[in-house]
Amino acid sequence: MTTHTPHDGTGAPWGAPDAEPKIRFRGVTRTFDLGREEFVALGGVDLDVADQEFVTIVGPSGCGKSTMLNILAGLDAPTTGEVTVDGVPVDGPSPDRGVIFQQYALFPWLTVRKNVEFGLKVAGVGAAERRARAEHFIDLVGLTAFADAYPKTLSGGMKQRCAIARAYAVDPQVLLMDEPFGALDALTRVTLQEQLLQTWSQERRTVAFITHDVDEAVFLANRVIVMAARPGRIHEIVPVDLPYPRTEDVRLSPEFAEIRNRVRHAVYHQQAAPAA
Ligand SMILES: Nc1ncnc2c1ncn2[C@@H]1O[C@H](COP(=O)(O)OP(=O)(O)OP(=O)(O)O)[C@@H](O)[C@H]1O
Repeated sequence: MTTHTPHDGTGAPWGAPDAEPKIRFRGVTRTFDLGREEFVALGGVDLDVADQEFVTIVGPSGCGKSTMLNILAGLDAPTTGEVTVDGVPVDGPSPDRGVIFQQYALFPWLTVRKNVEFGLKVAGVGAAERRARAEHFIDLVGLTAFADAYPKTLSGGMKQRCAIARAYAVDPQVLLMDEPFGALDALTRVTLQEQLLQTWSQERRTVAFITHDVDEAVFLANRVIVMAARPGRIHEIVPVDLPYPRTEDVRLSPEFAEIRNRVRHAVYHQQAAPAA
C-alpha cells in the first residue's frame, strides 16, 4: 500500500497506514457532578489521530468538543478511559501539546517578537536561537513588519497569527485549537485558514481544531470528526479527500461541496442516542 503524505497532492494521509497513532482516545468518558445529578459530557470516545494529520471537530453546542480538547491538553482528566500521545498517557499539560483558544491570550506588555519568544525563554533556549526561531515563525505567519508592535495595536487576525507563531515556536508535537478563528470576520478567517494550512504543511505537526463552521472544518481537515450531544460522542468521521494545496479553486469545487453537504447533514440531522 502506498504511503501518502499531506503534501503529495492526494489529500490522503499522513504517515504509514499501520503506524502507531499520534493521539489515541480509548473509552474516554467525562461526567460532571451537578449536585443531585450527574451530567455525562462525554459518553465514551474512541479515536485515533495519525502523526501529522489535521483533524477538525464539529458538532452542536454542548456536545463535548472543548471537553475532549481539554482532556487531550491535560487541562482536564477523563472520568474513565485514557488518552495517549505517542503511546504515553496524558496526565497534565505539556509543552509538547500547544493550545490556542479563541481569545488571543497574548501578553499585552510584550511585543509580537517577545510574545513569540516567551515559551522559548521559559524553556531555557538561548537568546540567539530564541530570536532566530521567533523570526522564522513571525515570518511564516506574515507578521515580520509588526515584530516590534504591541498586541493592542494589532487587529484580531494579527493577534491570532501571533498566537499561532507563539504556539509553533516551542515546537510542540501536537497543536490543539479551540475555535481559534471564531471571533474573526469572514475574510480574515479565510486568509488565516490558508496561512494555517501553509504552516501545517511546512512544519508537519498533528493538529486538532474545533470549529462551528462546516466550510472551515472541511477546508482544513484530512478528516472531520462530527460529534453528537447527550451524551457527547463521535457521530461520524468524514474523510476529506481533497488535494493540497487547498486553494480558492478547491473551496469552489463540486467535490468540496459534496463533502461539505455530507458534514452538514451529519451535524444537522443527528438522531438522539437511544435512552439507556
Ligand atoms: N465544569 C463543568 N461543570 C459542569 N458541566 C460542564 C463543565 N464543563 C462542561 N460542562 C458541560 O459539558 C457539556 C460539554 O461542554 P463543552 O464545552 O465540551 O461543549 P462544546 O461542544 O465545546 O460546546 P460549544 O460548542 O458550545 O463550545 C456542556 O453541556 C457543558 O455545559
